[in-house]
Amino acid sequence: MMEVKEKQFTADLEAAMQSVQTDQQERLFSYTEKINQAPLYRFLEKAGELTFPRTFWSSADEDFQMAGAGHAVELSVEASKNRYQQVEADWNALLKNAVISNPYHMSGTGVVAMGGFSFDPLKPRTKLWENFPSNHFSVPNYILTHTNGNYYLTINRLLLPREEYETVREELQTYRHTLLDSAVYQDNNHVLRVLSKREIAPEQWKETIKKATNVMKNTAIDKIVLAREVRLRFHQSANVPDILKRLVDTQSNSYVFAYEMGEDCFLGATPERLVKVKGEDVLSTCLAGTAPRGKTMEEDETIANHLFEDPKNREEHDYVVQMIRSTMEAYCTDVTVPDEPAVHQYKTLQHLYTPVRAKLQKNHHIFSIISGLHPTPALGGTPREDALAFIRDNELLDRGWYGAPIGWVDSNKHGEFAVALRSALIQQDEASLFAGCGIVEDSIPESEYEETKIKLMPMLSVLGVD
Ligand SMILES: C=C(O[C@H]1C=CC=C(C(=O)O)[C@@H]1O)C(=O)O
Ligand SMILES: [Mg+2]
Repeated sequence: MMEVKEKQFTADLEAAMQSVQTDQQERLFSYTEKINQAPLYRFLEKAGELTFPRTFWSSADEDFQMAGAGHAVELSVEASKNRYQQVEADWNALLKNAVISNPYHMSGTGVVAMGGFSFDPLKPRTKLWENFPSNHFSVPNYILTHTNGNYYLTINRLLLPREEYETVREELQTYRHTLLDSAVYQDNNHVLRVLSKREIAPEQWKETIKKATNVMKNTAIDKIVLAREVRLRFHQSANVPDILKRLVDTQSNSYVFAYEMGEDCFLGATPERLVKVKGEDVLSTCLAGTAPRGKTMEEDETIANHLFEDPKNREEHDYVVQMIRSTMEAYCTDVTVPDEPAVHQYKTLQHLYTPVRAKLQKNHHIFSIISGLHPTPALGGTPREDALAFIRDNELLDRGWYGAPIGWVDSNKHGEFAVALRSALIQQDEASLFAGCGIVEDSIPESEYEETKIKLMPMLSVLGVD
């Protein structure tokens, strides 16, 4: 730390510790400094060596990345339908009592909580997701933020009464030094050898699709999203920073995220934004309706035109637009939605895409919007409760955090959540991958199966499957 900055840090820390001693009440201390360029993946690798749980976020469309190490504070509430409101209440209480030293107010600096929710708090949890409760947020001890070409380090530490100032100062300085190791990150070329790849009950999945289309023919249900799992086993433990780097390098227009709990790491590269809030500006996105990429530019364009015109994909997409529009109207003003979707291209596929912009009403927060939006018909179905009941009763999979909101909020009133798609639960030398499809009345099981295969491709390829 440069000398002037170090003086500022020690003065702020000492003042915060004194207030904790005086009140005899624990308090979160948060200190942000601007630093020289620091390698994010190296930071994550070092964090792993120190056995800090790691978090990672890379934006789909902005120059913005955050790497987190450790859990200075954890927020987790009971599994219930109003879990969003309770997390929001805990988050507000935490901020109210925090001592924050952050002159920059840049997104993702200061007190930042990263975390997520499970897809369905009412579905019984299986052993697969035992490390991931219905919701979990953490304020990392150390956050390296890269935004618009600048780097920031935030240190968060819960200060307890009776702690020694010197001990705390030394602890923070030592970890800071170790994590900001300036060595260049080497993708260790740990090319993973895949020992086995097991598709979990693909034929039964297709049968469930048939059942869903029959139910839709005979009831008021219009759309049900059904997902499936693929399980891999490697010759050695997967290396999280390597996987994240490969996802960032190969998956443009996608949010790359990771959240580590115990020995497990949930990570992915998802194209789907759920909601972004910056001050009063709100942006949500409808993404549903899928086609592959073409091998030539002409073929690509023909496929895009066909996707744009295709009634089945347009129907899948329109349910999402209607629902997101009406939910945004409940929490926002000035809701604007284009009349027609665009086609957005990703590495292995194309999606129908409609952005929804709005202004946040004063009494609402990002968590209120999440509670209204999740799950959109891109992951649940229409009508929501009936589709969810069908999924709960018929889908073989425990979705865990797949298909659910994952993201961050900060003390500057910024935040963004994506829908955790194109993701994998890494469990040392094993991994589960997930993919699903929007099923409507005229869905064909075999085509939906093919659609999951292209959705699984990016994650399979970074994990060493051709
Ligand atoms: C459920 C997934 O994708 C959703 C998001 C975009 C397009 C979709 C589709 O066309 O079916 C799905 O609704 C997934 O990738 O696992
Ligand atoms: Mg689809």
